[in-house]
Amino acid sequence: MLRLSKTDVAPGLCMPSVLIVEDSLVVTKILRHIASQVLTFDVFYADSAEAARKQVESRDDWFAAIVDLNLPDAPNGEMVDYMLQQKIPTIVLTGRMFDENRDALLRQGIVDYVQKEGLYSYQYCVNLVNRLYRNRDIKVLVAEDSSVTRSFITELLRRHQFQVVEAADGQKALKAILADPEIDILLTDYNMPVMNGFELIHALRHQHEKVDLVVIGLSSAEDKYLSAKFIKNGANDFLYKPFSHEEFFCRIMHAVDGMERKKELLSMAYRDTLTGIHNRRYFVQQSRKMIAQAQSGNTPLTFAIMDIDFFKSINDSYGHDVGDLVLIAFAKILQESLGRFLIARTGGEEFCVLFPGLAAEKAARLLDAVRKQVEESFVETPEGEISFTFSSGLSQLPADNLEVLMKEADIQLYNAKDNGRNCVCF
Ligand SMILES: Nc1nc2c(ncn2[C@@H]2O[C@H](COP(=O)(O)OP(=O)(O)OP(=O)(O)O)[C@@H](O)[C@H]2O)c(=O)[nH]1
Repeated sequence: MLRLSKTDVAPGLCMPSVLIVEDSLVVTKILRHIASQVLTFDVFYADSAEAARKQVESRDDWFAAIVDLNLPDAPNGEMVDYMLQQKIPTIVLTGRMFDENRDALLRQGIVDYVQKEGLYSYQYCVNLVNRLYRNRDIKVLVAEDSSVTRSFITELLRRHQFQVVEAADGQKALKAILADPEIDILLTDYNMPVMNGFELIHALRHQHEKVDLVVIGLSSAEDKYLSAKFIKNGANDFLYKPFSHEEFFCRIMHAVDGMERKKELLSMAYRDTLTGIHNRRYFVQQSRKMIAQAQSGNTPLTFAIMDIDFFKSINDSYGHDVGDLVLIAFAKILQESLGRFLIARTGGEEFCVLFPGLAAEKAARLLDAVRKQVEESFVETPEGEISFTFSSGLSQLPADNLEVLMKEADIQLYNAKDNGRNCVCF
């Protein structure tokens, strides 16, 4: 489970609060320790129902509560009832869970229950709060023709804070997904009017890699082969109907964790570790697509290569670490001033920008403004403030491909270096 950092929160927004209500000192100590390691929420603690009520009334930014089912002054789950009345998503902690209790609590609308069985169960419980927080950014489409089943699934997903959209048949689901790239997960039934689950997955897999869209097929338990067919037809996973709350969320969480991990790996593969901006691999991949689009639409496109002047002497005079700080500062300026275009660090002190929709004159004006900004700024380093400049060469369409654009821009970069550096040539 990933740790949420303050940077995951939109600027200007504070993390909401989480309340942990537990009377056992030992359990509280364990929860406090885990929470301090994995949560960046403001976490409050209460050791009785009375203290918990006071805490709840004292603020209105509760995101979730972890509540012991049996407290000395609320022995029969009264605190859980209270939290749900306050509309606070509630995770129940309990020593032992009987089937009747479990069914009643899940019907009441708790997020989940966790039995106090050891360190792992406490970690699961605290991590679930993080999971809920991130679920708010995940959109799930439920494609199911039975309105009863659809509503049931939708309610379960909303309880776990997912954004949910619904479709009553495969064709509506297809339309919704193609129109909304934010949809991350599709839960689809097999038997649906107009377009069934397999036809829907086939149509989608032409457009979406599995990492982009996680598909979970819903199969009836009567047809044992349907689940395998779902997987063979492109689904990531399947679920037999009817399912329990626990089964449902285990599958969903498994899918979401896998999706996040893959996205993280992809992001690592496409980012430059030093500066955090995109790397050459990403730049080349995206550029090819953008160049093809510009060629087919007959629209302008400019390619620019930038190279820091006398960078070797910065390294030689101040050391490699200071050179790194200069690279980071340059990437930051590029990101801030040209972030709406495709930017990457493509080599040591070499950066590239692709300007789709811009002819070279316009792109050169933008780059020249960045050149002046860099010329006038200083990088704070342990060796003092350092100034630097860069040179840039541009090329534009028409050109056969990215390689030709790169070659032509490289020639212009040499001209810029020959002309005394700190200039933009095209
Ligand atoms: N600090 C640091 N230096 C790097 C990195 N990658 C490459 N370099 C250095 O960048 C320098 C590039 O130097 P040169 O290609 O000679 O170019 P220059 O000194 O910038 O000279 P001109 O381009 O002609 O203005 C070399 O010394 C590389 O070692 C890096 O990640 N960090």
